[in-house]
Amino acid sequence: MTLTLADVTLTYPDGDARLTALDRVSLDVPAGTLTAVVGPSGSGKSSLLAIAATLVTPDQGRVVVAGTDTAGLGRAEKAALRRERIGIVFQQPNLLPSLTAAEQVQVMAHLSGGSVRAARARAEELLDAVGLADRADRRPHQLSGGERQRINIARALMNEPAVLLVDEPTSALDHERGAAVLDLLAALTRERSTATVLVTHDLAHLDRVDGTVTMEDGRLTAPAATSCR
Ligand SMILES: Nc1ncnc2c1ncn2[C@@H]1O[C@H](COP(=O)(O)OP(=O)(O)OP(=O)(O)O)[C@@H](O)[C@H]1O
Repeated sequence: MTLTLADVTLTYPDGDARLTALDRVSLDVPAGTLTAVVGPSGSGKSSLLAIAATLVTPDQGRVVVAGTDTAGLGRAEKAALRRERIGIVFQQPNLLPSLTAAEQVQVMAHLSGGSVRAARARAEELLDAVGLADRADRRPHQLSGGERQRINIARALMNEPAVLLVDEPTSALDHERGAAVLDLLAALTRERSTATVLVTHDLAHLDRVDGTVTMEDGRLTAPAATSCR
């Protein structure tokens, strides 16, 4: 398994007590598969993504990313694991207004110290993969919402992550564009063998995913193996 959460419990301080955001959650996501996490607001979906991204440490349980058990890692080691093995697609693309589409994607490689030429070639390849080769020189305000989300996805793939974590990618898109983004995520997951987790409120396009799990009050109520195909 490329991403494994085993018996993960996460609590937050809540006055004098603790609020249980994740309650013994287990999830296995193999390479090359896309799992959707659905569930009502406040059920723990974002907490699950934050745990998988190693941004938050569980109270109990194990998180294994691309063969690395994160329990023993310090802050710097977790940051390196995130940089090298985990791609995160946030709900809002957060693109830098002054950079072109190609530069938005390239900048990820500069952060990890790769060569400029290799970064440029890979950014071109990824813009092509997300269907935006002809938009490489445009700045964010010259792109549609769906195109900005595609750049967001290309950027998350820049460092060839083993695990791709995607938060509500279709929330700002109409039905058709939402379907296209889901198609793209499903295709990239297979082509690039990522273990992809998608958090979504949008139940419309789930025929594209390999499995759907439902969060309810911090618990997973359906097994990851539930196939929609
Ligand atoms: N930093 C925090 N401190 C305290 N409680 C938190 C914190 N983050 C989330 N919570 C609580 O944990 C529970 C799970 O929240 P989470 O954001 O994971 O849910 P969600 O399913 O992603 O919700 P939404 O769909 O509205 O984004 C909620 O009750 C929320 O209020």
